Amino acid sequence: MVNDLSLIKNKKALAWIKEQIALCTPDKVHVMDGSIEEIRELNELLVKKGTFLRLNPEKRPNCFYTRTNPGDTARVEAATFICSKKQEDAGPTNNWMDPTQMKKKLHALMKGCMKGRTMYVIPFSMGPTGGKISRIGIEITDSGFVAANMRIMTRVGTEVLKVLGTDGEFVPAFHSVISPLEPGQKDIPWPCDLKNRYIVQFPETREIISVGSGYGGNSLLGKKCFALRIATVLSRDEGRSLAEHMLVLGITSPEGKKHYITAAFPSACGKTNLAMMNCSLPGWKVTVVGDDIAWMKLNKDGRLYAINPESGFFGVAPGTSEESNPNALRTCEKDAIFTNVALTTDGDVWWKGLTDQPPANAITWKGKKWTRGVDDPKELCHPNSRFTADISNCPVVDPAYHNAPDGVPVDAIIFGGRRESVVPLVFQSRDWNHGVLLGSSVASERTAAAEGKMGELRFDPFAMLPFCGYNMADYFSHWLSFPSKTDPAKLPKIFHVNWFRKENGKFLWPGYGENSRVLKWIIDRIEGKENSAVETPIGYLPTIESLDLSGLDIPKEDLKKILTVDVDAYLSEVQKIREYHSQFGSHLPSKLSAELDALEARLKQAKN
Ligand SMILES: Nc1nc2c(ncn2[C@@H]2O[C@H](COP(=O)(O)OP(=O)(O)O)[C@@H](O)[C@H]2O)c(=O)[nH]1
Ligand SMILES: C=C(OP(=O)(O)O)C(=O)O
Ligand SMILES: [Mn+2]
Repeated sequence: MVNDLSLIKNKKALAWIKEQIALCTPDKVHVMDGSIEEIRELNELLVKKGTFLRLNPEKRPNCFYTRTNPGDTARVEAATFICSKKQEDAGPTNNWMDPTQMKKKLHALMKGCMKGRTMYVIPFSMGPTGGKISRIGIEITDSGFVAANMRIMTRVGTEVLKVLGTDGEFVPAFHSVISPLEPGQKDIPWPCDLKNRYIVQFPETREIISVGSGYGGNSLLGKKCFALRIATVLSRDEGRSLAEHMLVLGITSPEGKKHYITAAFPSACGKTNLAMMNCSLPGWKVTVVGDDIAWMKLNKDGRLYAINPESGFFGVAPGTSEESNPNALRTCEKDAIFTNVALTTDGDVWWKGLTDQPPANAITWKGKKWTRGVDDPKELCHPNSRFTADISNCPVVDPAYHNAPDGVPVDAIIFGGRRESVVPLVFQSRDWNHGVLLGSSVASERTAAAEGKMGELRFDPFAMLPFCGYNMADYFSHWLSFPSKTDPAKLPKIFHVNWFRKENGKFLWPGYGENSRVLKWIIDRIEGKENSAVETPIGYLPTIESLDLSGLDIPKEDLKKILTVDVDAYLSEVQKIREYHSQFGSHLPSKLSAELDALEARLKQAKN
């Protein structure tokens, strides 16, 4: 057994790693140092094994293409568990199992699971290595694909081990595809064990064990598992922190004034696009700090500051085009990994929406030859096909991503979902607590990012339904505690948006770069611009006049539809929210029920 454990000086880490080696019996152990040579060799190895295909270096230098097992393409929420000692602490929205029982079950699967494979030990930092808000994890995995992706998505290597020292804290994160190889057995490009997929968080001991799946959302454990599920628990305990499913963007006005905004939308509902959009409004510029996760903390000055704990984008490919998101396209021109998109005959990639027409010939994400005019375009790429790209390659990366390890001050927080009806384009909450009600009642039509029925409307509080590591109602309480921890006037203003109103199957709002008009209105509100809104029962809405619509061709009737509160529809929405909240029983904070009652009273009054 080759083994360079000498790199690991941390006592707890060494003991944990040795334990996993004894349990999983890998052929080799490789501790990642994060060097360029190391990742080059790993990519080559993955090419040799058939997991990666090197894309045409003239078109996409240092880029790789991979296809998952067709059954392993998205997060599996049914197999995602929060294993706290008490079920009550996981709450009614999480799958739960007793931690001891779960470990027994997992250990049975883990026994000998890395036979014939290399165990990669990946020391990683979420947030700038050594940063005050940053945290360290160590992922163990038998998937080279995961190791290569982690190298893009997080800060990996010896620097992290240095910061960890001999006694530092880390989150142990175990991953295996559970596909041991017998001597002489040939490996396959995408090993996984579909019947034994478990993505498990142990909030009390801050551990992660994920087995069976290789898909990024299930296997890149720094992301949803650590930076959200475990970090929500750490943030609650710390008291003045939040770990959120939010993008972080900077927006600069033509006069050069800059604001930072975070936004929480469920998976595949527009975070990556908003985070790096090209503003259609002349002179406005958006820069990206992060596109998926924000760690926020109250600073000594009383304001909330945000960092992006990641160092890459794991973005949804379909819909990404020169029109919709040129900056994402620039970001994945080199050093990127593409999963489950179509392969073109000249060794490049294609996905739905990249160009109006698919190429004449291609190979589908399932590896089948495809001809335009003969085969079904739906076969080309998976709706949850993804690119993994380095944030440093993004042309609009915000300087603060590199220079502000303690974060950027947040002026506004936006919630949103995919709602074809009822919910207006944008509105502002009355205050923080009303904003928490908005967060707690986010609902969205299901997307391909998780296995399940697409299009179905479900509640997804704070866009955190699959990502909250403890009782969701206790998480509401944590949010409600912030005005008592600082001067409430210093907290960000809270907004709700909906880019997805539809009529006759067509979007009423053009979205993408045009969303800059909504951001401009939000800034007007932050700055207290006069006559910028009307008060309605659900909060402050823009008037048609207060939205900058210069140069936008949109029918006035359509605008009216997306800027009007349908009181009856909202009254029935209130009933649904009440029913949804009722599952939390005595955990539901009374402040939140009071906010909902007040909303209902305002709606009823508007009706009379
Ligand atoms: N209609 C419409 N679609 C959008 C908008 N923003 C993003 N999308 C689409 O929604 C899907 C997911 O977007 P993405 O930004 O990757 O979502 P994320 O998973 O939340 O980061 C993609 O297919 C996008 O093209 C928008 O403003 N309007
Ligand atoms: C990585 C994911 O997130 P998102 O769609 O929010 O980018 C995912 O849901 O698997
Ligand atoms: Mn995204």
